[in-house]
Amino acid sequence: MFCPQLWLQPGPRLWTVFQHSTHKLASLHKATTLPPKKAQSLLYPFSDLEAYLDRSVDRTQFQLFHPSVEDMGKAEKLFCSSPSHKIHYYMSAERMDHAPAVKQPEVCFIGRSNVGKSSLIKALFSLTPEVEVRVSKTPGHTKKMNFFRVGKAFTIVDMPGYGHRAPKDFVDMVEPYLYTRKNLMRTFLLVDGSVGLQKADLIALEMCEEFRQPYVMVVTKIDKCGHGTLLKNLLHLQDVVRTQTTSCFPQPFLVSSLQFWGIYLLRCFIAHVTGNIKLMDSSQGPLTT
Ligand SMILES: Nc1nc2c(ncn2[C@@H]2O[C@H](COP(=O)(O)OP(=O)(O)OP(=O)(O)O)[C@@H](O)[C@H]2O)c(=O)[nH]1
Ligand SMILES: [Mg+2]
Repeated sequence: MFCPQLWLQPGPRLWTVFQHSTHKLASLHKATTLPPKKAQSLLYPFSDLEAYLDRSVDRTQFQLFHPSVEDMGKAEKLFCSSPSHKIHYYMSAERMDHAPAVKQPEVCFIGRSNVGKSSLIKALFSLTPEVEVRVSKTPGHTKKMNFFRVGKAFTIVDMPGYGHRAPKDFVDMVEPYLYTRKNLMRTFLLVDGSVGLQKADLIALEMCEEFRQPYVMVVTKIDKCGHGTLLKNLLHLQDVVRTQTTSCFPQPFLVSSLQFWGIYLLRCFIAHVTGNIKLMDSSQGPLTT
């Protein structure tokens, strides 16, 4: 399908394969010691795609949340466990009435089975590798709502996936949670970058709209897809967000949990929306989260 917004021109190879081990890249300090262009791609993955977009396309919406490296550094501290700030798996719940009563702000990750929810949480917690987050090649692996505590700062919830091999009680589990959870600050709805929005994703999007709670789109596995496919799927997603949603943050976040692309930015966004860091004014831009 021809997409006039895509201007595929010869240019730098989009996704450079990093020589460094991904574990080393878990820390912002290590990432910023890379050559500037590589560091930029890791921290702000959209910057790599820009070269392939026609000049007429407005980039603003893709970079509404564009914190400084200093802000990312502040956020990173929250993802490092210490005796006074313990990060740990807390508990699992099969039903909303089993969910722990916590006062802290909470964020949750939803999406089709196998889209990479657990892997993303694992990448966010990569500075605390003792926190066990189970991932699997087999869709439908996560069967319960898994709660992780990040000190007294916030909690993160890994949800079972919908679609293929979803747990039978998925709807009974997730809908009441999204509908009634008072401390839920943001829902992150994950979409696979190489396949784009699927029918099941559109149903999830409608469900999020119905609840009228703020939510954010995350495009996963961006290391797996060619730049043409990724841009086509991203622009389609943005179009849907612009024309069919009212509670969705206009900027989708691009991530690769394996290569750590976009993980630093997402950590900073989570720290920000849970009220744990104050961004420097200059880095905030026209942000309305
Ligand atoms: N290449 C690549 N593979 C990924 C990425 N994220 C996850 N995967 C792979 O995708 C598969 C599913 O990952 P999970 O994180 O378990 O997916 P999930 O959404 O939690 O799946 P369910 O729990 O079944 O709903 C695993 O084989 C991961 O290694 C990524 O960023 N890049
Ligand atoms: Mg999972």
